[in-house]
Amino acid sequence: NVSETDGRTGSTGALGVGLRAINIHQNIFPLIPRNKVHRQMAPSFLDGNSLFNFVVRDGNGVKGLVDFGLSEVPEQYVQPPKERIDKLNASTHDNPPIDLSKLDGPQHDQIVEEIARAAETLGFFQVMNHGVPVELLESLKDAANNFFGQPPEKKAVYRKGVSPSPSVKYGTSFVPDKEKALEWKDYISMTYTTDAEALEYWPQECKDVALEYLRTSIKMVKKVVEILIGKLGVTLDDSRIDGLIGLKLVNMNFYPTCPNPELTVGVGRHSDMGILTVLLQDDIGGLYVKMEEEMDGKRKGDWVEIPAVPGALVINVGDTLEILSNGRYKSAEHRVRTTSTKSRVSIPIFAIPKPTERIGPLPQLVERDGVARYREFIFEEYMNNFFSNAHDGKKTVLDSYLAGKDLWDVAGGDDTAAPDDYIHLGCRLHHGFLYMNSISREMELILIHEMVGRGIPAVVTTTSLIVYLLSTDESSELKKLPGLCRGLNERGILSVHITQLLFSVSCSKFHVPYIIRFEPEKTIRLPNADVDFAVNQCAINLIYCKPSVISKSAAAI
Ligand SMILES: O=C(O)CCC(=O)C(=O)O
Ligand SMILES: [Fe+2]
Repeated sequence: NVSETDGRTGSTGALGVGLRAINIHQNIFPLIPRNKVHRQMAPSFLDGNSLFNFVVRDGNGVKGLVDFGLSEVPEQYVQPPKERIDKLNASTHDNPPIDLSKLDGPQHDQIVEEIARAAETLGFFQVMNHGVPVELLESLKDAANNFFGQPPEKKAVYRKGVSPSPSVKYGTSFVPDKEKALEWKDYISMTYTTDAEALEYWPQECKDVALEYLRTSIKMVKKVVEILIGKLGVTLDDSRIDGLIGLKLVNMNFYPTCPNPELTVGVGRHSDMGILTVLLQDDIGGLYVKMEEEMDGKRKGDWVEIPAVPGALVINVGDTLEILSNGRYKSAEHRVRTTSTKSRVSIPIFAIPKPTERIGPLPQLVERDGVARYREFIFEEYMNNFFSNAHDGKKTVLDSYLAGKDLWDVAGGDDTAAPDDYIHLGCRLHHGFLYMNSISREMELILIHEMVGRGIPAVVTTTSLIVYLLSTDESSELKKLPGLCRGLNERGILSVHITQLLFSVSCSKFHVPYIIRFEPEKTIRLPNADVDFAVNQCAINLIYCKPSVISKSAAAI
């Protein structure tokens, strides 16, 4: 009996159909047409595929499902226990909104301090007097409700692939094809290119207000970004800031009422990918944030709810800002619950970098902190990763950009860890990196020669590792790392264990541009004009490096 095994209540549906008659293992669930319009189009959901087609492919969304008078959530929406939200056990983050109008008065410094403090701790805060007129906030919520209140066929014209413009996309859940459990949410996403494009293609119901929201809030976003970057002791010129917030998306999220809120999520655990997110939520509440550190008597890892405050906007730090700040500002994990009583809307604006922006910890901070906590990348790569993974917390994307993580994955010898278009034979430039596999002996010699010639520290990995360093400065830095240095000779060759290498990559300020993995059981010699050292039983299998340091070799391929 499902009501006893997975916590469903056993309550009856809108027209009195009890769930005891349902066998969810055959993917059958009760649908009761609620109104005549929908009754005519009532599909027969006999298996998971037709549910998926109805909700996702045909664009009916969760709203379409709910309009049939669902008395229990379909199996596809039931989250595993660890993802369900225990609202009774979460407290509210009741810090009052920060008054941005005070930035123009004598309390300027104090407000700057409050903003930076919030970004460093929870990564979320609310603001008032933000420059977005309060009446506009009301109109936005109305517009969102109007848009989602339309019949499915009106919304479905904006589905991916059929939408009149790639800048507008209506959908449901996040990446339904890849999710183990679907999110209880429909959305429309509008990417800003120009006013003219927006006025032509964005949905009639929301384009004017969405554009005005964007116009007014982006000024505030820029101000907050400048404050946060300023607090890091770094000045970025205007064009760099504009590049960092150069792409803007306005989303409207609709979370229909849910018969089993305790089993579902509106949005699963994730962090936002950009610089800052501005979020307007209605009065329902349900946005939860995971604490990155202990604060106000709450423990690290606890979830706190960001309460609905009339007239306020929520601001949160995104992954890119965490990376730029070398980890000082927190891009916190957050998620949204559903409710059985009322639908909810939220309207986020995502300020994200232009796809061509090079992102990495700001050099001044790396210098100061003595460590680059994240590796560099071109933003487009990050964005593609973000949109191709189901929400699975922060580790889904951000953590894979921790310094050394890429090296670990690739050096770990697992080809599946390489980017999608990594190829097996030959090499290929991909977002600033050169990926190679099964290179020729000639190539390997060129590479090593190149490293030697340029005095670049190289990492040669074997089952027992050899780190080969040419610059004395760098090897002396490495020597300071506790437990790392064993058998370093005067030429800077040292042998380390793989866990220590990881340590060195993520904890030292080195940027290690090369990883060469050796396959055990084969033989190779590493040539160098002065130093010849042999690694027994090895052959080069994989090389991972930046093209900027290897242009000559690349040309030689
Ligand atoms: O609806 C909300 O409160 C948050 C939505 C969200 O986190 C997102 O769209 O990224
Ligand atoms: Fe989010």
